[in-house]
Amino acid sequence: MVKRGEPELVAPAEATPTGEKYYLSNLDQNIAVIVQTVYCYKPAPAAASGGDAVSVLRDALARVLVHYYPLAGRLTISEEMKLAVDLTGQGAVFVEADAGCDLADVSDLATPDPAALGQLVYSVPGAKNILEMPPMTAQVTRFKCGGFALGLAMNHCMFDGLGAMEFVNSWAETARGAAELTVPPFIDRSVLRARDPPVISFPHHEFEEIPDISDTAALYGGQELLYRSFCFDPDRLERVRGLALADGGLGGRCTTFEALSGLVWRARTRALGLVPEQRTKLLFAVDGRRRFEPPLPRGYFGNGIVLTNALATAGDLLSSPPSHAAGLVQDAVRMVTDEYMRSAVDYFEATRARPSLASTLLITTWSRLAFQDADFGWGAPAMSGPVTLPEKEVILFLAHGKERKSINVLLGLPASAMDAFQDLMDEI
Ligand SMILES: COc1cc(/C=C/C(=O)SCCNC(=O)CCNC(=O)[C@H](O)C(C)(C)COP(=O)(O)OP(=O)(O)OC[C@H]2O[C@@H](n3cnc4c(N)ncnc43)[C@H](O)[C@@H]2OP(=O)(O)O)ccc1O
Repeated sequence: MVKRGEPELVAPAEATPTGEKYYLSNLDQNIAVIVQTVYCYKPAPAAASGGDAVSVLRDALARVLVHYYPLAGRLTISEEMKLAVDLTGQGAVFVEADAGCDLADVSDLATPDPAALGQLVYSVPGAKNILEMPPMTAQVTRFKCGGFALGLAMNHCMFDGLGAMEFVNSWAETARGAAELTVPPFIDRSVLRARDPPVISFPHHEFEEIPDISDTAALYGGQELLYRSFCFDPDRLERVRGLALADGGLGGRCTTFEALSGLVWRARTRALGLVPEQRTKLLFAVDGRRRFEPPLPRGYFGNGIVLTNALATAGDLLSSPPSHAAGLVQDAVRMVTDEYMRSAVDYFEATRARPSLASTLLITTWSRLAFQDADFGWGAPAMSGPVTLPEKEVILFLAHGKERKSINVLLGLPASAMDAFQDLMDEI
């Protein structure tokens, strides 16, 4: 239904540093995957600038790239054999497109339909690896009703969720006519260089390959993978927290994240029918910006997140009360200190290992990312979110509702396991 124009390159509107290599830290190396997101805008009178969405967004992109100039370069491999950016100044890839339908026909982003939403995001045809893909592409699609969608494909090695939102919202305020950015990017990532020599002071189980003794591979291989999202409104979230606190094991203290993560870790373990001896790993990203000593500078452009982990056998998780799983999550959050994060940076330096998703659940929290601030002059997006889940082991926590006080838990499971997971959620 979507007809794309020819892709064009949008270069920074003014001269920016070129001809050098831009350093990416070890925290950027770990997660070099393309993240696709879509922002949908209802028909509205033209923005204050009077232009159409395509030209307003294209012009503003050129201006914001003056600040975010590494996004106009291309990924390369440095002499240290790490990902870096070649500051070519070529520009971000920008595509305009027209959809043969109304915005109302776009499926609810709470449970994304990757095939349909994928048409709203541009991927470089034939690119075989991330070195052949630009750090970012943007597609602006006009709908027949007058609304439009912005589809972004951005490499996670350039920024994490918070950094990505700061970029998108800087772009949006530039489109609205702001002369200066509220949060200018802090470009220099060398504050996160590894120590010399590297010091590994934690076991870093995030890299451990756990054998699949429950043979979930057969389950995944034999059944259709279903995606569903489960909405937890504030009352339901309070019930989840109540369950985690019920036996007093957590001393009356537990955040919503800890309780909800514990709940879904247990429920997924049960739904997949893991054998009691199966070791299972929970991974999740923690924002390290304020945990580093000193804290990362305001507007830090790159990945300031670190993966932390909790380990348990399926039997241990399921035979213990909910407070146990929530407590393991709590311990994993508390483990993330400056020393833990420096140790993770050094671990990559020494081993070049990437986290393993074997027998793992990876929870990634987008619920506090400021998608709603992406106002390019046509108001807040009516809908926004991911195009797909990157891996079958990933569960996303997304903000939901007008006041963003509810959390949508989005996941994929084999059909029979999804039914079992649904039954467990219905009990809450
Ligand atoms: C590349 O292009 C992209 C990329 C992306 C996305 C990429 C990613 O996914 S990167 C990962 C993104 N996620 C994070 O960075 C996680 C950030 N969150 C944390 O680090 C959390 O601390 C936590 C580790 C998840 C744990 O959370 P929690 O246990 O809730 O503890 P606290 O957050 O410290 O909260 C405790 C308590 O404080 C209150 N509170 C704190 N902050 C807020 C806030 N901002 N608003 C409201 N309230 C807050 C709150 O009361 C908390 O207690 P509750 O129990 O009431 O929750 C995407 C797109 C691209 O293009």
